[in-house]
Amino acid sequence: MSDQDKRPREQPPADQDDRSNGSQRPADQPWRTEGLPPGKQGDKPRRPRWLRWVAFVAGGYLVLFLLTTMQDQMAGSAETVSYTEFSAQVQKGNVSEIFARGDTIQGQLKNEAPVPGKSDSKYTKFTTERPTFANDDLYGALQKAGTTVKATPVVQQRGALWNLLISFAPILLLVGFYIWLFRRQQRAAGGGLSGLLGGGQKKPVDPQTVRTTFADVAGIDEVEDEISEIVDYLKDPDKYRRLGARAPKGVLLSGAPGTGKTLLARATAGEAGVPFFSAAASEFIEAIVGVGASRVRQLFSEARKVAPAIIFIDEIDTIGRARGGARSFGGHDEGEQTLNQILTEMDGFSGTEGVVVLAATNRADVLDAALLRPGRFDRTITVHAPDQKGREAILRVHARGKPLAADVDLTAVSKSTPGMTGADLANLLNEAALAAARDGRSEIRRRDLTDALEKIQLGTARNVVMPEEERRRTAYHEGGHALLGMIQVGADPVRKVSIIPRGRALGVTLSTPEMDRYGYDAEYLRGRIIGALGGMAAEQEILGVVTTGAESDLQTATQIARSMVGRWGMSAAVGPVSVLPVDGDPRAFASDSLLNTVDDEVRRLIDECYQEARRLLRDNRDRLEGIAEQLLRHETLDEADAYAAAGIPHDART
Ligand SMILES: Nc1ncnc2c1ncn2[C@@H]1O[C@H](COP(=O)(O)OP(=O)(O)OP(=O)(O)O)[C@@H](O)[C@H]1O
Ligand SMILES: [Zn+2]
Repeated sequence: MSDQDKRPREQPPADQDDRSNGSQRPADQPWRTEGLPPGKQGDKPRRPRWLRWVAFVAGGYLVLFLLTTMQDQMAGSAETVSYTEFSAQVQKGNVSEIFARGDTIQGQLKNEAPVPGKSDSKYTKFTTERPTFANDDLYGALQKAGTTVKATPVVQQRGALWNLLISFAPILLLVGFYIWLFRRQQRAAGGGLSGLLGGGQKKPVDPQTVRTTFADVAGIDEVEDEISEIVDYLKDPDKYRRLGARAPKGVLLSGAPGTGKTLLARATAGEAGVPFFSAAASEFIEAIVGVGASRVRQLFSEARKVAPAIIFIDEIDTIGRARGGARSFGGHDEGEQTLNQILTEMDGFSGTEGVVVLAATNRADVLDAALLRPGRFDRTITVHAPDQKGREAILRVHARGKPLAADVDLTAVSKSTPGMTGADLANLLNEAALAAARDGRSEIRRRDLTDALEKIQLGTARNVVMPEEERRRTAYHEGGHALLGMIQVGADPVRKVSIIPRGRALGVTLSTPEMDRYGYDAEYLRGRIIGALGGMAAEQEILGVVTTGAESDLQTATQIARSMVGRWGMSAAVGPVSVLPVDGDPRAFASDSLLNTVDDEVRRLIDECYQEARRLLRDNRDRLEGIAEQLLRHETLDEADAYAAAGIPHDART
């Protein structure tokens, strides 16, 4: 009996959006450039740089090696002679100077002398060892012979420098390796994975013109007005330069997924006729630290080369989250480094380059304050889900090129789709067009649109046969939701009730507001909780059972109740304080006793609502039976049929 009391996007509890806000774009390129004249893209082949570095280090070693050997050669190598031979030379007065350390003596002869035992070779430099037992008066003898006893080595010890070098080798190798790694990362930044592997070249980016203009963006006129200033600047930066005006460097587009932030950024580039560089922030997060930052550097330097230009960074919250806040796993340091690099690049702008950075986020509340400081993203433009007029305009934009049958009324569609974003509406028309194409028709009919809307709002029907008992239970469950939606004053009208299983739900009740709503009062929210609990209450009231089918209903009810108590100040016991943060650990905000009070209040609120739901269903039992009966017969009831089944007068306005 699981069901989802499906509501539009604007519903009060932090509505988990099913559209993932991750990038659906191919990640094969670090970014895409559009609108560049051909030939402006640099894709010159590159030699593998790391090879040069290895060669450099090896070459250095070779030079040092040659130097030390040459030094040895010039000095002539010292002959190792016996102490007896040495004594003999001293006696002859042929030793010009010596140096001694411990018992080791090295020195130089005045005249060459034959090496003992080797008649064909002579020597002048020598080393020898004085036996510890020698008790001759060596110093006396040396003085007599007029030999200089030096304080510094006479003969350069062979390979002393070399030894030094060997001991430094590990460090040099390490330094060399780091340089190599660094280079490799830089290249990876330019060439994606192929660059990482060392062989590839930077992928050429196909230049294409952004043809998106403001004509493709509908329903968000006030946002268009705000951004048209940027367009004006990009069209003629000199006009601003002459007056010494600094253009905004960064504009943050904030809004729910699918509200058209990316579209708006592209349209800005299209209107201004400037190159559009776009990258999703998540693309910067790589396994190797430092890649993201160097990608950012490259992105900005390319943009500067072709300025005026727009850099668009999507999902900036993935790297721009406030430090210390909950972060998506992985890429911790990497995100921070990338973010810092973006900030550095933006700080580096004098404001006259003609490069404007647009960034999009659907979580402006979690962004690091450093991003929003003057000189960075100092302008925030909030993009809301469109109102009814906006939805109509968006539908008309997307209906271009789609032949509509005469019975299609886009105004009516716009009225029955509160809370839907531009992306939802685009999807709706596309689904309808697909259905028409499948049927081999040349026009989109009203029926295609209502079917598509049902599919989007309720989910795709599952083709399973339910046991009769389950169907009956589901009928009462959905009947409970629907009836409570109908009889409570101020509740959103019930648009559709169905006991056809869809997704994980066994049935669905859809309620949407008559008009766009922007705020909610406690009374309305209580009604929402009562409605959500209506399914479970009906099962218990009529069948006397509690089933697992109410899981998502309980989640909805609890979420609304917690928000009422902990975020919206709607509980007298807790008072008008914000206790539950949107993000993060509530214990950082509130004491344990306050949190206990929140828990108690949530429980009390839900208990009250549940009792109220049961009471209402008891008092209107015949109406509930009426809905359940019709549901079992027809499976899906639309607005008029549902109210008729309950015997409640209702004029459907859409
Ligand atoms: N105001 C609008 N006018 C016309 N079409 C729109 C509008 N808003 C959204 N759309 C349609 O929805 C599609 C998706 O919108 P877009 O990618 O710009 O949303 P977004 O806000 O960037 O979403 P996300 O946060 O998921 O990236 C657009 O390509 C466009 O077809
Ligand atoms: Zn339910």
